[in-house]
Amino acid sequence: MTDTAPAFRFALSATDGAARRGRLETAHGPVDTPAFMPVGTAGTVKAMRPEDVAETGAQIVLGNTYHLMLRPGAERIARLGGLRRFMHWSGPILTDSGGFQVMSLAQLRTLDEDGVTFQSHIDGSRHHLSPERSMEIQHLLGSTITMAFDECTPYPADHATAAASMRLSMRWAARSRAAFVDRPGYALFGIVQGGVYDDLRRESAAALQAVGFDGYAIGGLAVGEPHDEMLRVLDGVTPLLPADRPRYLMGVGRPQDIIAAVLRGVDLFDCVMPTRSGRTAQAFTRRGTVNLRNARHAEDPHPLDESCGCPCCRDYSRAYLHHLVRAGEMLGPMLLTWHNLQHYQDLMAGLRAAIAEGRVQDHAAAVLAGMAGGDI
Ligand SMILES: NCc1cc(CSc2ccccc2)c2nc(N)[nH]c(=O)c2c1
Ligand SMILES: [Zn+2]
Repeated sequence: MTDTAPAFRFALSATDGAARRGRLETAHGPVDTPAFMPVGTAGTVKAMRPEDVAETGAQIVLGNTYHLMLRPGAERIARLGGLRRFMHWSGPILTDSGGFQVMSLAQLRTLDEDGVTFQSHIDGSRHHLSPERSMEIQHLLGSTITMAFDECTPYPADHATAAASMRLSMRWAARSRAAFVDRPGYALFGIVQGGVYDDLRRESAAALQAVGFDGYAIGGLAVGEPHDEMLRVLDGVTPLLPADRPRYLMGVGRPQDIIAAVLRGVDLFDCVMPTRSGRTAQAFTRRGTVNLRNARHAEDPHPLDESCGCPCCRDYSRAYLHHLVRAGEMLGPMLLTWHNLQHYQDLMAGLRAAIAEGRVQDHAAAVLAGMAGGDI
């Protein structure tokens, strides 16, 4: 039976300098770009129901091969109908390939040409991930967008170390492509590596295009390098990527990082900041970040952000949010997570509109000036 899903497509509708306004068409629905993708590591965007994630405007969420292979297991999720049905998310899902999480979370890990062998951080059980096994797991999850299996080169790394790491990832990218089960409306993205070295980034971008991918991610950034180093690498690598394919900057970032990367031609973003900050009483507002534990909010009857339409800002005062976080009540992280995700989606919607209207530079300057104003 041929899959009736539409082909995976990426179409640009406007550009403004290097910034692009576009739309992904996938087997599981569209994604308007530039887009922010909430992280749903273990099959849930923490503290949020999927319906509420969709209400913030998010069209795609992330899942994680590493976490889901350990618990509940990829084969079990497949038997239950795939990750989208398992977590009750009707839109597209992008899953990471697992190598990054192995190196940051697993114990006793060894890496060789075939892949990585590691012990679970949950129960110490032993596992092996290779490009082939990563593709199989992401297929079992029913991932809409699959990421190639790569090694995220640590920072700092000297040129020789970054070169060897990148070339391993390029061999793994070719094996990922060969093992990927292609279906209409599904996609496989390659991941550019090369550390902070322009020549290695150039070599990596060329190597991936020689294999051919549906989208190109920029990995190995936001790994501790200075902000200006990240921007310099972006300036060098983004123009080397095909203009007609989506560009995804992995693990980025703060609102100001996303704005800077959109202006340089990046289309997709993910970061744990809005969800993780929501659980630690930190809120993003148009006037900068706010710590709701601060006593100055104790009797403030105003909403977190007057210009935000989310349930947190619509129905609750700063004083109440302050009380919830001080009392350790579950509703605190729930409301602040919702607000932070709404803030990120509103940031992306504003950027999409500004690009479409040819005013993204002025819009970006105004947003950054507002954030620098300092919270009242
Ligand atoms: N901190 C940057 C970062 C983050 C992620 C994780 S992005 C993510 C997280 C959860 C779910 C889906 C994607 C990465 N993943 C891969 N495969 N390679 C990288 O170089 C890399 C760099
Ligand atoms: Zn809000």
